[in-house]
Amino acid sequence: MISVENVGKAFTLHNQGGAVLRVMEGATLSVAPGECVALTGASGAGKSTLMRMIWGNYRTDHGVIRVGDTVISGAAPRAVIALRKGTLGHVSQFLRVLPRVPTLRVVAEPLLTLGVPAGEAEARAAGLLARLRIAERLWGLSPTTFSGGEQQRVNIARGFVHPYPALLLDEPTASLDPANRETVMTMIEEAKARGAAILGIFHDEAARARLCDRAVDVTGFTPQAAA
Ligand SMILES: Nc1ncnc2c1ncn2[C@@H]1O[C@H](COP(=O)(O)OP(=O)(O)OP(=O)(O)O)[C@@H](O)[C@H]1O
Repeated sequence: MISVENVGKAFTLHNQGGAVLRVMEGATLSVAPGECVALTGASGAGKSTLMRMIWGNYRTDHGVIRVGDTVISGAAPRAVIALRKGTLGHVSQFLRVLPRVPTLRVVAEPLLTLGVPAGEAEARAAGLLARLRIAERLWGLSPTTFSGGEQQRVNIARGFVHPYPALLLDEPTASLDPANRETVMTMIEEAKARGAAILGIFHDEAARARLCDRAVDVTGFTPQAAA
């Protein structure tokens, strides 16, 4: 479902004399439906960079990244938007939303974009918010002022509101209390059981051991290690 073949990436630092930083070479991995794969490796090894290339925010210099039938490396913005609409979900570490949009709408929005009627979309969003223990009095407010853990749970609800066949998770259990951490792990297990292909960064080792079928250490793709 997700495949990365021989991908390389360098950053050109235009504000630092055009210095070129080669950060990835020969990155290769695949995630099958129903599988959860962890990206591991030391800080700075390139985990986030690889996730951003799969999400389509960073360009790949060479190699091929596919999600389902879409070749995301080199894809036009329109194709990236289409992929994100129904196929590829993403739970980033930090919630980014427009100000003043109520939480219920923030979570329902991916379904509205897919054409799900507003009542049904909001009912599904409400179910997830309740499951993730976001107090109902907060649903009509923008999440911009919520606590870190509340924002993370809104982000998770938004990433799970549609049954995306592929999911990218960036530290989904990072700032959660034990009860919510357990809920999120169960949601990830349910996503696997319905056949989602999941690629994640999990610094929470117990969560990684429970959820992930295997790990890919990106240190193997850093140019120094490959040399
Ligand atoms: N936008 C950017 N411009 C320049 N260099 C970047 C950019 N993004 C990442 N890098 C560099 O790429 C390398 C890999 O960074 P990345 O954030 O992918 O690592 P990571 O494994 O996710 O680290 P961490 O676990 O600390 O989040 C680092 O050396 C970083 O400085």
